[in-house]
Amino acid sequence: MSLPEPGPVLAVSGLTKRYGRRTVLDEVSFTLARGEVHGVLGPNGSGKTTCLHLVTGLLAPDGGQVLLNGVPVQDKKSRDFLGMAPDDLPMPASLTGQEYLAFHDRLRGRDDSVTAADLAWAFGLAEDLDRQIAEYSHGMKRKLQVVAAVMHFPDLLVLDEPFRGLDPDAAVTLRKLITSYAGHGGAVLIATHDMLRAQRDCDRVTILHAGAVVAEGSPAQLQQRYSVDTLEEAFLVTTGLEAQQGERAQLLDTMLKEGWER
Ligand SMILES: Nc1ncnc2c1ncn2[C@@H]1O[C@H](COP(=O)(O)OP(=O)(O)OP(=O)(O)O)[C@@H](O)[C@H]1O
Repeated sequence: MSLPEPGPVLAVSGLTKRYGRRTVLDEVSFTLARGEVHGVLGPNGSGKTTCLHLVTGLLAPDGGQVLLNGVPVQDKKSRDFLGMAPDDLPMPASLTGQEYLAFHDRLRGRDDSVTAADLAWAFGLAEDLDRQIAEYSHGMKRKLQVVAAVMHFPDLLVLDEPFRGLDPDAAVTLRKLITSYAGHGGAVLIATHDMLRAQRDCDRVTILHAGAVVAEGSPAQLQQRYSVDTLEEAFLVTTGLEAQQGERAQLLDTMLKEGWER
């Protein structure tokens, strides 16, 4: 990890993205401090992945700004501070796991092969590094992406649905990695649908709905603000989905009952 910089590791302000006339991210702002695990939550299509792709410079915004340690994400220097494990970007199938990690080293102009080997071992992937990615299962690809994102100890680690497809053993390892990464001064931004994990592991969350921030705070603050017992309930209230739940359950029940009686 590089020398600590003053100020937030990540500062997102007024971030806006449009596709044609459709605004899919609307004036989103939040900051991430050193040592913080920050969750980006929201229903399907609410803009989580778009937000993460803008934060990491994979997408260019139509408005707003992303600063990493004060450096605009468009500036190549910001790459030194950043590691990302995307949700479903394609991976080069013909490379072996080892070659994939070496490729990241080359892009970064570094040699983090020893750390990468240790991380691969921690995720139970060490034996598979000589195999082609084409032969990897979904979970193995995920583990490899996480190793590639973390091996240079970036100040900001960005993870898009990192637990999806991981077996329980790898999920425990990843959870430990996230909490201890932040515990040692890194910042972790994580998009997830897993409310239980977010409640347990995130210091703060930003909840998106239709591209806009509808709530921000620690899970405990949100529970208190909306007088509910869990982050999941706060999520349903702030996104307006709570009201629809009853209607949907009723509709499904009626439909299934009629279906069986046919
Ligand atoms: N390339 C694109 N062209 C047009 N619209 C897009 C494009 N990429 C994303 N969108 C739209 O942007 C919105 C936000 O998508 P995004 O993938 O960020 O949502 P998400 O919150 O990550 O969803 P999910 O939980 O399903 O992964 C969606 O309405 C989606 O249809």
